[in-house]
Amino acid sequence: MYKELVVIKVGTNVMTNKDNRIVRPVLNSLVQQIAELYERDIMTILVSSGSVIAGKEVLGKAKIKDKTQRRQVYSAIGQPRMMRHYYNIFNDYGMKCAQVLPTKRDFNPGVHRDNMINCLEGLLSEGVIPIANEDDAVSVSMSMFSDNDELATLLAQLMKADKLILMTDIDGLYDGNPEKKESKVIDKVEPKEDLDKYIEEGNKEEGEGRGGMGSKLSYAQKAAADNIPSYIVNGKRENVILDVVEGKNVGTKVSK
Ligand SMILES: Nc1ncnc2c1ncn2[C@@H]1O[C@H](COP(=O)(O)OP(=O)(O)O)[C@@H](O)[C@H]1O
Ligand SMILES: N[C@@H](CCC(=O)OP(=O)(O)O)C(=O)O
Repeated sequence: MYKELVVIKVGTNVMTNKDNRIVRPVLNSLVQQIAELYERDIMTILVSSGSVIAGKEVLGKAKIKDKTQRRQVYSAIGQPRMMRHYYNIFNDYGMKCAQVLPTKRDFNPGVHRDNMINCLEGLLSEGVIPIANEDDAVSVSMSMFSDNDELATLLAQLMKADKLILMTDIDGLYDGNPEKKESKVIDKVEPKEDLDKYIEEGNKEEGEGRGGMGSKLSYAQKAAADNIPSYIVNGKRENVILDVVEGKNVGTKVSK
């Protein structure tokens, strides 16, 4: 058995370049760190966005007019493409991974929730890394998570994880517009602190992810209130996961 469980979420922005192409070395570095944790008996549940952007890589500009249907189609095409990357990279490290695609409804008390716990526990006990993403192909309106930061938080709570690491494309939560020189990363946040004033409005294109720093912070605070220390970190920074696990001062730590 393992001695610690971490939930790591990787956002679309982390794994893509400015042309919205998936950058395989980024996924490689992520898996390499998960493999290093595995050697230390620390298991990971990986929550990975990126299916929509991976679908766009394949299909290009779709003819479908309806935005929801377009997202379903992009994701249905992109999810296996993304999993092929992960499957191959985990295999290079002599590891196994598996796909879990929940919808928000699956977290309601009942048989789906129990089944999900059962499956995740089974995978972890076999040393297999579960890779979760929202089931975008069927998950529309009522059954949707607000974004994968919510999915990662719900999984961390469901599986009583020891840590939640939300990886994005910026060094953490800044105390002002991150573009401005005078803004600094806030290194420690309490679960109840109101920091909305620091959040800048985003302008994301289709497929570039749904979250935003506001949602990331509020979900990290929810997990922290539930005694799961949470970290908002730059996923493009070398060894960032190992640094968090080793207690180094990186990104924004959200905890009691
Ligand atoms: N105060 C802030 N500190 C840091 N980033 C912020 C802040 N306000 C807005 N942002 C924006 O939030 C973005 C990260 O959120 P998001 O794009 O949703 O990431 P992801 O796709 O990884 O989930 C940053 O790139 C930054 O532009
Ligand atoms: N489920 C979607 C991503 C949704 C999402 O939350 O994206 P992000 O804000 O980049 O983490 C996908 O796989 O493309």
